[in-house]
Amino acid sequence: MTAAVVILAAGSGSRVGAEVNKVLLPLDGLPVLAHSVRTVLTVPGLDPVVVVCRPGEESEVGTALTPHLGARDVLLVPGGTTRHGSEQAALAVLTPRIEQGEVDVVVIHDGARALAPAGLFEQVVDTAREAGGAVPTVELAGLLTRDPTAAPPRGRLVGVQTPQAFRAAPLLDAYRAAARDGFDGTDTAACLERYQPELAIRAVPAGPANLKVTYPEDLEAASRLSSAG
Ligand SMILES: C[C@](O)(CO)[C@H](O)COP(=O)(O)O
Repeated sequence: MTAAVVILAAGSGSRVGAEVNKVLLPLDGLPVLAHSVRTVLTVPGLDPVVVVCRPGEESEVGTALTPHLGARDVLLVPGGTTRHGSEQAALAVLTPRIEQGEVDVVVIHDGARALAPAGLFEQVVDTAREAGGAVPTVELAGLLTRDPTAAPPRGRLVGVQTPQAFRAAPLLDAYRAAARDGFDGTDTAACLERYQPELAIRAVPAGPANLKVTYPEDLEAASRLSSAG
């Protein structure tokens, strides 16, 4: 059995302020997206790799990734209008492999988190096989609140990242239920928490180095972090 990986690269990238999709911007000489794909391809047992791109960008994304694939292949899938819609598009492609028992875990990753290390992919897959689901988390230095008088105690909040991994069968069931309801979650864990509440989802400690390229300055920060690591 293998763990399938879905890399989401269909976002609008409006906050990075570039003309092109932010995952195609260069980071240390390679497209942002190529970093994650290269990392995933080094981890044994991760197959297939699905890259969800903006409809119409298949050829651009394919061209950006081809030099990094070696003998491997990735499945390019046109995404939806939301993150959840893009996840649904990837799951539609993976469904036969899940139903035939070839794929037992699905990992969902942000294409814009270029620096997620290979070890984090291994950890979330192992944890999902053991417990049901796994989500990387990072401690938050400050407090997050809408109302300062109602701030929760320090130390109780964590930031959530990707790669997130889940057993494939409950993931599929959750997304089928979400489709029936028209639910559109912010991340994969939100959908599982709603439709598979009995599934144990464990936090896997990660770090601030696993940043998501969202704003222009994040490219510089990512470059500094990658040369430091
Ligand atoms: C899932 C996520 O990475 C958690 O931090 C984040 O919400 C993704 O945000 P995006 O704007 O959908 O890329």
